[in-house]
Amino acid sequence: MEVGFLGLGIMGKAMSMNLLMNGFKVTVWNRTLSKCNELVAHGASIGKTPAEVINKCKITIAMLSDPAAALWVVLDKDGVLEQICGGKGYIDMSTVDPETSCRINEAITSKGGQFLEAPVSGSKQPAETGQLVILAAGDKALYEAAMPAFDILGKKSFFLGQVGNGAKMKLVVNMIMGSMMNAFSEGLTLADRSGLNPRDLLDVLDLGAIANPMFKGKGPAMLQNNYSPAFPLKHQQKDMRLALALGDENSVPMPVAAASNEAFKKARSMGLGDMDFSAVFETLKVLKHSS
Ligand SMILES: NC(=O)C1=CN([C@@H]2O[C@H](COP(=O)(O)OP(=O)(O)OC[C@H]3O[C@@H](n4cnc5c(N)ncnc54)[C@H](OP(=O)(O)O)[C@@H]3O)[C@@H](O)[C@H]2O)C=CC1
Ligand SMILES: O=CCCC(=O)O
Repeated sequence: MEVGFLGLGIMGKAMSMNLLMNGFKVTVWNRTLSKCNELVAHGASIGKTPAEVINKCKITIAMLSDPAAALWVVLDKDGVLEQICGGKGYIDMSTVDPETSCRINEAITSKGGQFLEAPVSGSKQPAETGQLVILAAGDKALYEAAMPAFDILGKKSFFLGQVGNGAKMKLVVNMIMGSMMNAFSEGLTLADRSGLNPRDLLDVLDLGAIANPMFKGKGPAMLQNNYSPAFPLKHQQKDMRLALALGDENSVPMPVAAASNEAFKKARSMGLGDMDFSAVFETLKVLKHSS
């Protein structure tokens, strides 16, 4: 099967490489073109623009940073819209808000193309090992046509109905995850400041009712101040912001998520936006001990 792939950041590089290693013919494009080199060394072709990739491939996947990037790649000069037409499908796997996804859907379908949003749960390592959870919505026929690729990329795919539902599900999940990371950071800090060994806290948590892969995976690295990015903090803050907007629209009070968003904003203001989102832990270290 041949696919196009737009966006070779942390996720896009791992996902497109995984497709390539599993026998797919892949044509890649990235805004910073040099990031295509590693994929080309493994057999990928390059498209010089998003339009060129769409022209070549029946199905094209995008994995871009945020709503502005997702819209730019579709609507701008040499973008997806210039070549999309009947018989071609466009799958946006970026995390965006439902309104952005609906705008892209309208643009693609107005030219006769098929559109699917398919954001993912799971980070760099699940992307490398094909263990993502795919949250698709939109054109059901395109979902079925893309299943061979989804089977490589993910351990489970959900079809959630109309465009917007995939984006909403993803934002709800990441809103919970961002709030959990803040509670975890506060717990590690409280353990330390009150004279406990935070490593003991990790062991206790891992044996109880709130054990989870995130605490287990990130905790030891956090205690070593290691925030090598798997999920960049700036993207987690974007997701909190978009989830809070969804809460606004639906009159859902979310004081925990709002406080977590402030903590991620503070971390960004400290220059930690490109670090892993677990670097929000650092915002608590600047607090002085009370006498
Ligand atoms: N990392 C993770 O664990 C996960 C991330 N996600 C989501 O996936 C998406 C990608 O994340 P990730 O790979 O981590 O992000 P990165 O920051 O590593 O990569 C972002 C990608 O978007 C491109 N990009 C940014 N701005 C523009 C623009 N204006 N026009 C064209 N391309 C642009 C970048 O191009 P360039 O190289 O030129 O900068 C790069 O290819 C995000 O929506 C994120 O929220 C979802 C699940 C997990
Ligand atoms: O959007 C990023 C999600 C990261 C994860 O699910 O571990």
